[in-house]
Amino acid sequence: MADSAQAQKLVYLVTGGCGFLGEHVVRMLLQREPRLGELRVFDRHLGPWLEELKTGPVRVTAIQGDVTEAHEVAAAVARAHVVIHTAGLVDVFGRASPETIHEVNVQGTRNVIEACVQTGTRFLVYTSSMEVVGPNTKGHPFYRGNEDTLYEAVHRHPYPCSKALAERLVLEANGREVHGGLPLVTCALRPTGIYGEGHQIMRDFYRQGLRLGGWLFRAIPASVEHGRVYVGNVAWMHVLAARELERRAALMGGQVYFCYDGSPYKSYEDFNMEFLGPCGLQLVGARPLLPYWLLVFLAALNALLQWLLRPLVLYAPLLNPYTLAVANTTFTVSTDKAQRHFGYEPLFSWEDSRTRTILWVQAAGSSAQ
Ligand SMILES: NC(=O)C1=CN([C@@H]2O[C@H](COP(=O)(O)OP(=O)(O)OC[C@H]3O[C@@H](n4cnc5c(N)ncnc54)[C@H](O)[C@@H]3O)[C@@H](O)[C@H]2O)C=CC1
Ligand SMILES: CC(C)[C@@H](O)CC[C@@H](C)[C@H]1CC[C@H]2[C@@H]3[C@H](O)CC4=CC(=O)CC[C@]4(C)[C@H]3CC[C@]12C
Repeated sequence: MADSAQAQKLVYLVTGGCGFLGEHVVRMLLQREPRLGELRVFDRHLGPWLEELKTGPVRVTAIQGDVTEAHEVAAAVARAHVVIHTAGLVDVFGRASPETIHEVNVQGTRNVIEACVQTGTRFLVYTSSMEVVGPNTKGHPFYRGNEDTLYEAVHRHPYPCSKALAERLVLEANGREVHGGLPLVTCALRPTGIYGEGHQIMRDFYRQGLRLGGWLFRAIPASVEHGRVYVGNVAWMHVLAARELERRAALMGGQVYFCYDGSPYKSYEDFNMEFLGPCGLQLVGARPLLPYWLLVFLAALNALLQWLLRPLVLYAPLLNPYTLAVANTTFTVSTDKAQRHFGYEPLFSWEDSRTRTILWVQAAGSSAQ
């Protein structure tokens, strides 16, 4: 089977292929997957940049669709060799309802799994998240942990709850018989906070700093470490996992892998300043300028305002009770499981990742002027 897959040109499907991570996965596949014959890009919102990809040797098929619609997913999955499922509602700011987050992240994932089973697609790589593990509702730190670290993964927020349930569905589906009688092979990749070209939150921080005359004000202690990983390395891990899942099905099937690279361990704000500093911003304060209780109050006030204003306008600031709690809880990973299981090594060094991100922020910022 593997030999025939090597000889033939394969069909890949990337759901969420027009998102921040998805676009990098699409471009990485076109650059570094020699077995690719057709690349299907499935997304609710198709990017205009897809058109430029249609001039190459690989057939690029843009499919506008919704993962919550089972028939649309089944049509996109049919005859695909592997599915990379990145589509999801990444909302911790209260923009979408809990029901919608669940519908997209959980039911959408169910639809992808069932489409693989019904149409005979055997390989599924799921983009999970560090948030499946933590930070938990008790604020327990996860310090340089790995896939085997014992940690009480308890969540209340709709986003981590939906990612945890979706990941469980994917891992439980490993081994199910697909149409044609062979087993489905699945794995889940857990990125920490992804950064890089296209990261909208980074752009929002930059624009906030520009509005404040070049200043950003520290809200989180520098001692709180937050794991971050460059989007290009996350994309590369997806491409490699999708390739190796067939050859190493017995080892990789049903497994989870944290996404990691050489990005330094820093607080979320200090890490952002690695890119925003060279773009002219300064982070004010060696320690948080406001006491934590005041930040908690302001976060709660933002949540109340969001609720009151919802009938009139969407008010979704960066600071809310959930984002404050997450930002204030150490969560870093240190692992080599992906390296041991499928030979993953980061493709981009920290220096290269940093340079690429700075150039993007500068370009994004100039477009904001
Ligand atoms: N951004 C981050 O720091 C992290 C993201 N992740 C995961 O990575 C994946 C991609 O996240 P991002 O690229 O950051 O988000 P994004 O919002 O930029 O991309 C998600 C893509 O999915 C598409 N999508 C959403 N709902 C859909 C639906 N119903 N049907 C079809 N397409 C739909 C969106 O249009 C978008 O293009 C998500 O599954 C997320 O949970 C995991 C860890 C960290
Ligand atoms: C306003 C300040 C308190 C500021 O520091 C808040 C930062 C906050 C917006 C981010 C801090 C940690 C981020 C999350 C983390 O990287 C883990 C994530 C994983 C995902 O799967 C999706 C994104 C996110 C939840 C990410 C979102 C932004 C933060 C909460």
